[in-house]
Amino acid sequence: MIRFEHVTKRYPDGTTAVDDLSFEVARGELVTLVGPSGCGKTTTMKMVNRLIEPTSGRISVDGEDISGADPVELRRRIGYVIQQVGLFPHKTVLENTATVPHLLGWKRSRARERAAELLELVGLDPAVHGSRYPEQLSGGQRQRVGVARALAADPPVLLMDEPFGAVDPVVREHLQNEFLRLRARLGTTVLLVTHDIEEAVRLGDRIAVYGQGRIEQFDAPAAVLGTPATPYVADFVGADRGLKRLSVTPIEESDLEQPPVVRLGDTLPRELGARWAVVLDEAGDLHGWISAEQARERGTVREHARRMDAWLPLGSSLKQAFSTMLQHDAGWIAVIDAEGAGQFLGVLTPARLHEALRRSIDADAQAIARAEVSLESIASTG
Ligand SMILES: Nc1ncnc2c1ncn2[C@@H]1O[C@H](COP(=O)(O)OP(=O)(O)OP(=O)(O)O)[C@@H](O)[C@H]1O
Repeated sequence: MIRFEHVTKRYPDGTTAVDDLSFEVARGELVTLVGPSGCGKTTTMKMVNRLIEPTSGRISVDGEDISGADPVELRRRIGYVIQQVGLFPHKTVLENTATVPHLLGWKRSRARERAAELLELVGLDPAVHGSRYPEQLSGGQRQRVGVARALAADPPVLLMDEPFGAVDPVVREHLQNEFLRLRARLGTTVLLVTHDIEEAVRLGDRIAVYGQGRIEQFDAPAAVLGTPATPYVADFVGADRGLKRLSVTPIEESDLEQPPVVRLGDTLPRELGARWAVVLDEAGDLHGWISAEQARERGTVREHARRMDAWLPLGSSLKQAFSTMLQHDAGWIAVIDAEGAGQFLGVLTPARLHEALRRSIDADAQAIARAEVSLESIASTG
């Protein structure tokens, strides 16, 4: 979808910002560009919408060499989100969001309808926030509007330069999660610049790790963490890359334990056969839990059950699981169906979390061994 072929950018003062760069972002893929300040990430990104022209090489979007495209027309097809969101201060949130549809000549009512829909998708209520001006929003809300505005005309390609940079870490993680959900729905091809390896790993299908003007490794997050291609990459991803792996390993159903289960309407069972049991409501949805001591009391489960604070949908990362356990001082967390219904699936314990982490590391080691074998066979037949 986005293709760089031997692209070099040299600025008039002689700085080579990008040096003979070749890579490709597949349709629907999210690629993160990560690296230290000044390594050429922003230059790379701005060449895609022709805010910067390459010195040599070729860039194509959806098969079309963009050097022949009209830059203004090109930018309408490519969404662009930057850290200092760049909202128009004198326009309302709704008008800001409808900017590109307007430019594309959509009817006013359709553009506003679409803008309202997008605001809702990024978690803002158009009835409440739509008529406000940017200065009346928090930093996190402004960034949401930036994302909504970039997506309003349904661009096939989205460029994002440190889009979640200006907010605190908690809001940031929240925005990242929302963005991942949104993107899964829209299927947009995304190129995202960040200097934060954690963000690169969390969001990217693949990551391009930059050295000075060059890509040192272009790979899936688990591969970058598991087998850094060069000492530079190893240094950049850091000594705690085992910990970072927690954020790229999802909870799977086979990781879960099945504890005893009681229903809200049941009378107390007296013996649980375990230290605690999970409590489900009549529909099978998670309600809470009950301890072995409580189960020996008289009465119904409903009277003694405690609400559950620590739960996550299947597919959440091991890091989220770990941090939820810490946050709620919980020895285990319940895992529910990710697809809306919210059915209880089982619980994740610290021991199972550790096993899941091992599984992830072993799977990578095997994949790498397989890749080496197939490379050898190519070499020997070639
Ligand atoms: N207009 C310019 N003229 C000369 N040099 C420039 C210009 N713009 C950028 N550079 C240089 O090109 C190199 C790459 O800059 P670029 O902005 O692409 O880096 P970056 O990786 O995005 O950095 P950051 O994370 O700090 O934004 C840097 O050395 C920078 O100083």
